[in-house]
Amino acid sequence: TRILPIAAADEPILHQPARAVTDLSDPAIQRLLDDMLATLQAANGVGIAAPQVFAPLRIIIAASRPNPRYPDAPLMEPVVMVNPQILWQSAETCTGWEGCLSVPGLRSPLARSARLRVRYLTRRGDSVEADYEGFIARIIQHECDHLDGILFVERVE
Ligand SMILES: O=C(O)C[C@@H](Cc1ccccc1)C(=O)SCC(=O)c1ccccc1
Ligand SMILES: [Zn+2]
Repeated sequence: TRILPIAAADEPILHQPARAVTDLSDPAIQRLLDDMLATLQAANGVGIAAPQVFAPLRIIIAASRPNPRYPDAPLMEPVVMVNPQILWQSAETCTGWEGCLSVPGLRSPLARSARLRVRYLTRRGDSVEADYEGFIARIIQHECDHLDGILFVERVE
């Protein structure tokens, strides 16, 4: 398992759409998932998307944990989502602080849908549909934006 370099905001890979994963049994994909998790933890983040470690693939990890800005953030087992699709998101939004491992030192309040329903593949290839709300929903929206080449700073009013 390796800690991977994280792309800075000016890297082209962060501004282009990522490709769907077609072969989850590929050992290189399984290794990438392990490396993303190690990189996320080393960076002390609450989420990461494959393009941030220079892999143009539709893979995200959400790993909410209580932190100074979100003392009441849920502590969750990191969830790996392959080819995530947001099936529904609430018109109702909530505003909260966001940061980005690719934009170090910058934090900004941002409005996101308060609730969403996501369909994704687990790292074992099982299809899952799940509902999220609050900070975890925020993280998932932030990470899914990375898969479409969108940085949170582009959404700040
Ligand atoms: O760049 C990333 O995708 C990681 C990013 C995820 C994220 C944080 C906050 C809101 C939405 C998505 C980070 O983990 S930034 C660093 C961090 O740990 C943090 C920043 C602000 C609030 C809470 C945590
Ligand atoms: Zn980010």
